[in-house]
Amino acid sequence: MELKELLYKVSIEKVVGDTATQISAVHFDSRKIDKGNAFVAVRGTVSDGHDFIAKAIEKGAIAIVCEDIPQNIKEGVTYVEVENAAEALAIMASNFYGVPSENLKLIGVTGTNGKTTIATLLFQLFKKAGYKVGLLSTVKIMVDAQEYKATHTTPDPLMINRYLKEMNEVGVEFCFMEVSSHGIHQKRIEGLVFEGGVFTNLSHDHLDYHETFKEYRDVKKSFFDSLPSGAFALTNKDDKNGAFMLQNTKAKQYTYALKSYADYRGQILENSIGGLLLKFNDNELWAKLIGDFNAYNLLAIYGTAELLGLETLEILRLLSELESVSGRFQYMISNDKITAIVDYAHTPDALKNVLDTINEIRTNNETLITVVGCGGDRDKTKRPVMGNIASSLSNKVIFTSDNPRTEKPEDIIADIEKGVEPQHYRKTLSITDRAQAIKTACQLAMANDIILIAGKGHETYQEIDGVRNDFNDFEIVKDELKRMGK
Ligand SMILES: CC(=O)N[C@H]1[C@@H](OP(=O)(O)OP(=O)(O)OC[C@H]2O[C@@H](n3ccc(=O)[nH]c3=O)[C@H](O)[C@@H]2O)O[C@H](CO)[C@@H](O)[C@@H]1O[C@H](C)C(=O)N[C@@H](C)C(=O)N[C@H](CCC(=O)O)C(=O)O
Ligand SMILES: Nc1ncnc2c1ncn2[C@@H]1O[C@H](COP(=O)(O)OP(=O)(O)OP(=O)(O)O)[C@@H](O)[C@H]1O
Ligand SMILES: N[C@H](CCC[C@H](N)C(=O)O)C(=O)O
Ligand SMILES: [Mg+2]
Repeated sequence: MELKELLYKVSIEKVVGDTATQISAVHFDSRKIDKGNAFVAVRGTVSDGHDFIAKAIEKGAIAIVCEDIPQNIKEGVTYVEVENAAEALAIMASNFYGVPSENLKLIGVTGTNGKTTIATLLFQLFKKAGYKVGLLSTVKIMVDAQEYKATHTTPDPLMINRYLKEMNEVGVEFCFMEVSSHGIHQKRIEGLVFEGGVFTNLSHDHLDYHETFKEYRDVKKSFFDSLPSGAFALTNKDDKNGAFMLQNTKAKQYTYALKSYADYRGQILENSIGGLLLKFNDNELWAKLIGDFNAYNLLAIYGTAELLGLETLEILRLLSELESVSGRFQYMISNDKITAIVDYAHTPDALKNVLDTINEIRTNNETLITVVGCGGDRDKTKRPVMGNIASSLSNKVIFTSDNPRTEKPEDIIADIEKGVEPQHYRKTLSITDRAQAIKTACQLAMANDIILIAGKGHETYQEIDGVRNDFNDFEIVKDELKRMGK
């Protein structure tokens, strides 16, 4: 593709050289550059892509897209100065793959919690309805039946557009994607043509990355600001930031709510370990998913499916068939009727939700044993808050490691313990080794008790000191209960 075609819609400040040159591929990592490629120099959080321009040229780059053209110009290389290189990269990625988001209906789901659940269940629902569907999620990437490993919640723009292109090739009609705040902030979704946007909720998260809650909120809002007028924007009216998200959007606005009047109104009639009995607008339905928060997720799915043109009765029928998403309130019941739940709750809000839900639906005097930790090299302020929530809402708590990454596990656990109030001290113990912590929970559990293992959900590894070892909460608890004959 010619460089000038690749740059269509990119806001350009200066060009040195010829834009009629043929470009064979686009990269933002100099290490991936090959002959005839374009290199986009992005300023990152660790290093600056501009420092790798010379390296990229050495490896064969014939076009450089950057925010500052270097002093030393190399003969035969075209330099393009742009206002924002990350934004240029995303637009170029879309152009390179032929604007694939235009050839399907792309729906973005954003908010602190519920993105994976909603996107994955929409994928399942549309698949059951007979469509070819795509999914870009934290857990996995699906191009119709073909599964790929996910590295990010919202991948980089080259990856997004490559998968969308592949979706085009196999005739995918709908694609549901998670839109993370990092993804929006780093312009990974720039240039994508969305058919709709869905907002879940907003709470404390990622304040290591975004400096203030306000900035985090405004980043999320900017996704809705950028939706085109033909798209729809569906928001949660019960969340205090729900209305704010749509303040400046050009898209058609719709709301869903359990507590107030909305376009898509829901009511929880029954909430038990067996599932949810719900009323959506005027129709009742049973769902296999558990907990208030899933009532919100199901309602958002219902609204989205209606906005995308599915028949109401068909949606209701398919909603009742949906199964829980891996690592999202995934549970098993042992021979002794011990319920073990694995959940990805890794934020204070999600942890509180899960514990409230379990406390709501438990019937007898069972003991609730929670196993939880917090990730290293991530938001530290959430640690004591999560320690407080876990210890006040469970009967016993085992604090342990999540993914310590480069931090010392004991230091992370000490931060968590700081949030425990004195009257709860006797309930808690700390075991650094996560497998050992889970096994201890199994030892402590008696018939009918409930074990919650929070924070890692679907993850199949544990990252310690940069090394990812195989690790699966669900497998460990299942095997251990079986081994103990419980
Ligand atoms: C903090 C963060 O978000 N970092 C992302 C960012 O990398 P960065 O800014 O740190 O990059 P950098 O290392 O500073 O490098 C700057 C530039 O120099 C280039 N470079 C670097 C070295 C070299 O030799 N040559 C070269 O060209 C790099 O390719 C890059 O373009 O841009 C990269 C490319 O898109 C991402 O892969 C990377 O994600 C890292 C791995 C990450 O862990 N991100 C997490 C926090 C994240 O994005 N999470 C959200 C979900 C959060 C949630 O909701 O739970 C997600 O969407 O997954
Ligand atoms: N609508 C919701 N409101 C609050 N909590 C929720 C909601 N849906 C799910 N949760 C809780 O949050 C956890 C994460 O859910 P999910 O993976 O769907 O969210 P996410 O937005 O994709 O998160 P991430 O940003 O980590 O990918 C779940 O395990 C559950 O405990
Ligand atoms: N998307 C989240 C995942 C956190 C999951 C938790 N298990 C951890 O490792 O901290 C993040 O990158 O912050
Ligand atoms: Mg997710």
